Amino acid sequence: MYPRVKICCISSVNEAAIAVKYGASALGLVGKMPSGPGVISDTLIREIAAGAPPAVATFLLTSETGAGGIIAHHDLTRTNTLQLVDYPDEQVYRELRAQLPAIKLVQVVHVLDEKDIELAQRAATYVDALLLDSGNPNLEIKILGGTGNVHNWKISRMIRESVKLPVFLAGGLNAGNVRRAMDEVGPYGLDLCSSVRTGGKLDEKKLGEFFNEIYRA
Ligand SMILES: O=C(O)c1ccccc1NCC(=O)[C@H](O)[C@H](O)COP(=O)(O)O
Repeated sequence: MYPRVKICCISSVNEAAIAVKYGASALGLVGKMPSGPGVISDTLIREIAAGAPPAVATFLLTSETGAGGIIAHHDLTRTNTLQLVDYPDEQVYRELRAQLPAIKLVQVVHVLDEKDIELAQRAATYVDALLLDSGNPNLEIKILGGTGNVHNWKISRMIRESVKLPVFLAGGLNAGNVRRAMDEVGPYGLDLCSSVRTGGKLDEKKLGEFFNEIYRA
């Protein structure tokens, strides 16, 4: 089965249409973050999410960690999926399920070392999918995604094998490494931002090359 592809850091209605045209089944819409290149306003996130065609998932990336903050952020943007890029307490997942029962929850795990396997397994009991990325939430100014860096795929593979829910792989994916990523990790989905952009804008040539790599025989 081919992996689903989520194109992240979408910055306009036009970029959303281009990503869908090339085969994206999910759009990543980055809300306020402590750092990173892909942040857009909540008003624009709401506009892009409202205009996405049926069967295309819209992910709000939120750095909020409290239930109230996450729900308020979702209320402003109205996506069908929440991507939690920082680590909330376990009680927060329960509150999100109770308050937003129709919204899919995706927990990002920043793969730094083998301790993250246990962290991923714990989060997996509460959410609909995991997304394994290359940020670092332990820094004074947190890095929560959009790094363009690959992490240790051996650990990602171990996480993928140890949980039952869909796992997206992110972090430095590009046309040159995506086939190896698919072989080595076996993810349900792929998520990318930096490698399909030129000067910050979505680049159709790079997007085409990336999708061609996935679908080539
Ligand atoms: O791009 C950002 O500004 C950003 C900031 C904080 C969290 C996530 C962010 N980007 C979105 C993503 O989740 C990326 O698709 C993911 O990190 C992979 O990015 P890349 O390594 O550049 O392909």
